[in-house]
Amino acid sequence: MSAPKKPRSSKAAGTRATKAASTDRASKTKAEGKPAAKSAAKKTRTRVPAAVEKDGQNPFRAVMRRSRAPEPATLVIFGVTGDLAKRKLLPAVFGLWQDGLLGSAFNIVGVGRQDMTDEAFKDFAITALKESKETDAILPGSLEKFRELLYYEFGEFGEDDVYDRVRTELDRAEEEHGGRKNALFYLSTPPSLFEPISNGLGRLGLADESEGWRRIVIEKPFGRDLASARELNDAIHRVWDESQVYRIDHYLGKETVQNLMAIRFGNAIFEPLWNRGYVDHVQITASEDLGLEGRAGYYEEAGVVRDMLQNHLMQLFALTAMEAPAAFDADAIRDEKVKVLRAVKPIPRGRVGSVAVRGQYGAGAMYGEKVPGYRQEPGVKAGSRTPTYVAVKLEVDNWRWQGVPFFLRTGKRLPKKVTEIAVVFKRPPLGIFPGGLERNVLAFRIQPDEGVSLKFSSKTPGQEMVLREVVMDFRYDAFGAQLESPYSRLLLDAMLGDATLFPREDEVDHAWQIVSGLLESWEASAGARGKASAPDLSSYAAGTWGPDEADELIGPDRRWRRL
Ligand SMILES: NC(=O)C1=CN([C@@H]2O[C@H](COP(=O)(O)OP(=O)(O)OC[C@H]3O[C@@H](n4cnc5c(N)ncnc54)[C@H](OP(=O)(O)O)[C@@H]3O)[C@@H](O)[C@H]2O)C=CC1
Ligand SMILES: O=C1O[C@H](COP(=O)(O)O)[C@@H](O)[C@H](O)[C@H]1O
Repeated sequence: MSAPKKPRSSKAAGTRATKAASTDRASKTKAEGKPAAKSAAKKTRTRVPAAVEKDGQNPFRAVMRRSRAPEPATLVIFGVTGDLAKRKLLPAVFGLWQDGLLGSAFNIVGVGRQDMTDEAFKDFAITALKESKETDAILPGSLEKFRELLYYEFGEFGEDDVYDRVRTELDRAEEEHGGRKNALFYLSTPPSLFEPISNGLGRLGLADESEGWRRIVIEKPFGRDLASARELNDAIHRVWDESQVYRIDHYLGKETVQNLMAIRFGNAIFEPLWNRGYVDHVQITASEDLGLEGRAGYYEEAGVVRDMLQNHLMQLFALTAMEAPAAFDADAIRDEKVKVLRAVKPIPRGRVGSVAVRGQYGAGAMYGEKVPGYRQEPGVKAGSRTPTYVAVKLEVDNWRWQGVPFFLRTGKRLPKKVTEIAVVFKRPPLGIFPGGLERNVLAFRIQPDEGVSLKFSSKTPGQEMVLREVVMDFRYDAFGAQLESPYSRLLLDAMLGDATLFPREDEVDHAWQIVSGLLESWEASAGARGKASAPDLSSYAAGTWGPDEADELIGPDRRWRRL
C-alpha cells in the first residue's frame, strides 16, 4: 500500500507563513502566561563533547557497530517527563552517546507541559539516568558532559508556541553544528497527543525537509482499533510522508528478535524444515511476572490485546511465519511481513470463542509472596473487565503454513518473565524404540537467558535402547557482549534513516484487522451481558500460567510449554 504524498508546496508555504509569526511569539514572556522563547543570540552553547574514552577505548562499548554515524541532528522528545522517557529513552540515548555512536554534533531537546528551566531539566535527566536500571555503567565525567547536550521547552501541545520554540532550538543547533537542521521528533506521550503534536509540527513547517531531514517516531499503541489506527495514519500522512514516519515497536529492537531472522535466513538447514511438511505448530509466548506497575490509567484503557498482542506478538508472529525476503532492507522485509499478515485467516465475531481466550488475574502469589488481584491494584476501577491475559490460535492460509496453527499467548502476573518463540516439529512417523516419539522443538529465547535451543530425543546410557529428550543449547552470552537496549538500537536506526525494524503503515493496519474481531466480539459481549457476569473473561490466580481455558484452546494433543 503506498502512502499518500504530502503536499510539498502547501507545506513550504506554511513554513514561510509561520516563520514571520514566530518572531512575535518568541517575544512573549512568562508574565503573559506563556513561557518565554529563548533567544538564540543570548544563549551560548558548549560544543558537543566527544564520548568519554579511557586509554582511547571505551570499556563499555557496545557490540553495535554501524558503518556510518548519524549526521549532526537534534533529538526532540515530546513527553520527556514521562515514565518511558525517564526509564528507557534517556538511558538509551545516553548509552549511544557514551559509546560514541551519535556522531560529534548532537543534542536533545526535551519537551513537556511542565514549566521547567534548562537547568532544572538537566538535573531531572541526570537523576533519571542515575535511577534507571537501564542506564549503562557511567564512566567518570560522562554525566557532566552529557548534561551539556540537554535543553528543555514547554507549553501546550495544542498551541503553536511550543513548536515555535522547538524551531528556535533547531536554528540554534544549526548555528553550533554548522550543518543542516536535521531533527528526529520522538512522541513519547499518551496516544491522544500523537495527532495534535504531529499537526503542530506540520503547522509550523517542522516536517518540511528543505533545511535538513525530519523524522517522527510514534510510540505505541498506534490507534485503539482498526478505524482509529486508519484515522491516525491519515492524520499523520497529511503532514508526513511515510518515509519520514517511524512507528516504534521495541520488540523489533531486541537482539534476539533480529537473531530470529539471522538464524532463519543465514543458514541453510532451517528453511527446508520451516513449513507444514515438518512443523506441527508454533507457540509464541510473552509472559510477564509484573503486574500493573502503577500504569492503571493507561492499562485500563488498553488491556492486553492493545498493549501486547496487536503489536509485539503480531510482529514476532510475522517474523516467524514470513517468506524469505529478497534482501535485508526495509521494504523487502516489510513486504514479506505484510504478505503473511494478509494470509492470516480472519477471526470473525462468531469464531472468537473457539480460537481465543482472555483472562484477568486474581489474587495469588509471586515468588512466594502474596500479591493482590488486578481489581485491587491502585487506580483500577471496581469490577474492571480489562483483560490481562490473552491466548489466540492463528491459522495462515498459504502453501507454507496450511494446517499449522500458531498459538500466541501473553499475560501479566504469570509465573515468570519469559519471551519465547517455539517451533514444534511433527512426531517421527514410526516409533521403533521405547520412548522417542516426542516432538522436537526449536526454541528462540527472546528474553531472558537469550539464546536458541533444540530439543530432541537421544539414547540414554545403558544396555537398552531407551530414548529421552535432551537439549542442545546456544546461549547468546557466548558472544561475551552486553546486549544493547532495544531503544538504543531503534533510536540509532531512526537517526540513520533505517526503517527496517519499524512497522510500516500497512503492517499496522493488517495486524489490527486480525485482532479487531477479538476486540469487537469481547466488547460487544460485555455490553450485552452487563458488567457483573463475564463468561468470556476467565480468572486466573496471579503466579499461575493463565486460565484453564487456554489449555483447552491448544489441546487435546498439544500443550503449552512450561517455561
Ligand atoms: N512506560 C512504558 O513502559 C511504555 C510506554 N509506551 C508508550 O510510550 C508513551 C509514553 O508513555 P509513558 O511515558 O508511560 O506515559 P506518561 O503517562 O508517563 O506520560 C508521558 C508524557 O506525556 C505528558 N502528558 C500526559 N498527558 C498530557 C497532556 N494532556 N498534555 C501534555 N502532556 C501530557 C506527561 O507529562 P507529565 O509528566 O506532566 O504528566 C509526560 O511528559 C505512551 O504512548 C505509551 O503507550 C510504550 C511502551 C512502554
Ligand atoms: O510495550 C510494553 O511492553 C512491556 C514488556 O516489554 P519487555 O521488553 O519488558 O518484554 C509491557 O510490560 C508493557 O505493558 C507494554 O506496554
